[in-house]
Amino acid sequence: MASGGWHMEKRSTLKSDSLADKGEDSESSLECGSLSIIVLGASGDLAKKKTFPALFNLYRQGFLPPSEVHIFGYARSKMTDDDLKDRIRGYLVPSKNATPETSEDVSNFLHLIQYVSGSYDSEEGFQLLDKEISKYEYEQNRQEGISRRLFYLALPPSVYPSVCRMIKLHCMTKSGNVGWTRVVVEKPFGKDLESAEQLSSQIGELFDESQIYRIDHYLGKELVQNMLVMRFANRFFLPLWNRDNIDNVQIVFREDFGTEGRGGYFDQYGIIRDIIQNHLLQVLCLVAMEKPVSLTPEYIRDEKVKVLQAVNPIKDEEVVLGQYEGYRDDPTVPKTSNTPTFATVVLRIHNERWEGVPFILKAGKALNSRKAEIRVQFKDVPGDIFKCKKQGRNEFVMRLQPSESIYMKLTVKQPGLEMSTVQSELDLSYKQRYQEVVIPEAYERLILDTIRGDQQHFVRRDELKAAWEIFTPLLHRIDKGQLKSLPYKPGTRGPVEADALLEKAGYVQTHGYIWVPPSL
Ligand SMILES: NC(=O)C1=CN([C@@H]2O[C@H](COP(=O)(O)OP(=O)(O)OC[C@H]3O[C@@H](n4cnc5c(N)ncnc54)[C@H](OP(=O)(O)O)[C@@H]3O)[C@@H](O)[C@H]2O)C=CC1
Ligand SMILES: O=C1O[C@H](COP(=O)(O)O)[C@@H](O)[C@H](O)[C@H]1O
Repeated sequence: MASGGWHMEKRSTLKSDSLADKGEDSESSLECGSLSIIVLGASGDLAKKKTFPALFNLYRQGFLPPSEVHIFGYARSKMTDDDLKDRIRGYLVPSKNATPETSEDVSNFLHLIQYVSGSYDSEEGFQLLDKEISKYEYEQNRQEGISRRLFYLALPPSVYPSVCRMIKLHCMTKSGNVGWTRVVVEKPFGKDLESAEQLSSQIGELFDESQIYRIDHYLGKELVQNMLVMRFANRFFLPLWNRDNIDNVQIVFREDFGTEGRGGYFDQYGIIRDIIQNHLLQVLCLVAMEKPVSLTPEYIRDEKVKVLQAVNPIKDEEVVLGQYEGYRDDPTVPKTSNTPTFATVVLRIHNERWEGVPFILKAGKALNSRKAEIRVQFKDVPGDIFKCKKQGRNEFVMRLQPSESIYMKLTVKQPGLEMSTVQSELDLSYKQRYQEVVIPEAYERLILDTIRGDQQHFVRRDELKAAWEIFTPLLHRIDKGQLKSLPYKPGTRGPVEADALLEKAGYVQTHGYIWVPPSL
């Protein structure tokens, strides 16, 4: 039995709490009838590794009842239904801790899937897709109900405008039907402010903001979602979370593998566009924003925008870029590429709460470990009678992955006869504390939100614009070669200059103490 018998109840409704809280039920109270989920780019990597497995797990948990749901794969590749099913079958595995799948689960799920082939800009393809969806809806809705159409664009952004145009022209929920049409778009949303705004305008001319779900899968991670709860539901943190007490904040993403066959794609973007401008900046918003009026998605997103708008222009001396040795061996990467595979960037938020507190965003590929975490380091204790300073500062750490955990590093009395102090921690390790809980994959949670119509964990257009405003000048300087990527050896911490920047920004490393995740 897990300690204290902790477990999580299965959610039994498609209506989210935040919507229920708002009393918003125009669409979600009518949640019956057919639900068509259309995965565009069904032949691709994301669809195979993330989208279909997430749908499978939602299906297993009862969120996609076979009596209501049909899944369409759409792409240019000539394939049969069975070809698509063979392609994704091996990826249909349950989330960690969930009951093992049976071959019956898999085959029942695959039974819901149908493949339609067509191009991304041809009327015929989308007319055929619409015909297939309508056929299914007609069969489903012979009695009564609504038609819900969810289009998931697992595609390169270059084809978003034409695909959205085709959906709008041919595939919307029919006006005679009650229901909705929603579109999920993947990052990258543009390459800089101008291209992102252009993309937003093109899509915005076709769909209302309430129909567009810009997915950032970091917002679906369990501990990222816990950030607002930690901050705003705990008296401990409320008075401490500010410039008077916090010295610096680090938000770190590390991978222990390189670009692995995605070099051609990656080289056009680099680590800042791939990870920092979106995933880490979204996390920063949750760490730094003010308390929203309520959990209503618009209130939360309003606060996120305010923080982004308060970020100062980035200074070159507060940036370190790196590129791992061997990156250019990928034949799809130009031999002269300056694209960073590592970056440390210090952001400064010009407001009453955060003036003077550096937010250090660090991301790198081919490093010595894989992990993502938020590390909030507090200032030294004034009047240090125990000489705590020698041992290290208080830190509040949220380990997003792997091995989700939250811990607080603090100074305690060394047990024993002497009055000496030692660094220790208060530790909430999820594996140990919530042994029977299935932590959902980010994509599962976010796809469920799109079905429920909850945009809380999706990026709004003005948020996206504010995020690009922060990084575009720096990115343009890098693109012009004005900032160079320093070489680093794969399997290391990245360029040593990054640690020097960290120290300059005020981070004090604790020596002689390493947090070890507790074992069961
Ligand atoms: N893969 C991943 O882990 C992640 C991906 N993403 C994002 O998700 C989206 C999809 O990613 P991913 O699946 O890796 O991409 P893929 O390169 O695998 O492309 C998906 C599908 O799109 C079609 N396609 C590919 N290139 C083009 C092109 N130039 N013009 C038209 N169609 C094309 C292909 O289908 P066909 O030829 O059959 O039509 C392909 O199977 C991208 O926006 C990506 O940035 C985001 C996070 C992680
Ligand atoms: O968006 C992306 O994220 C993955 C890392 O995701 P994670 O959930 O495993 O942390 C990264 O590998 C990829 O380059 C990037 O495009």
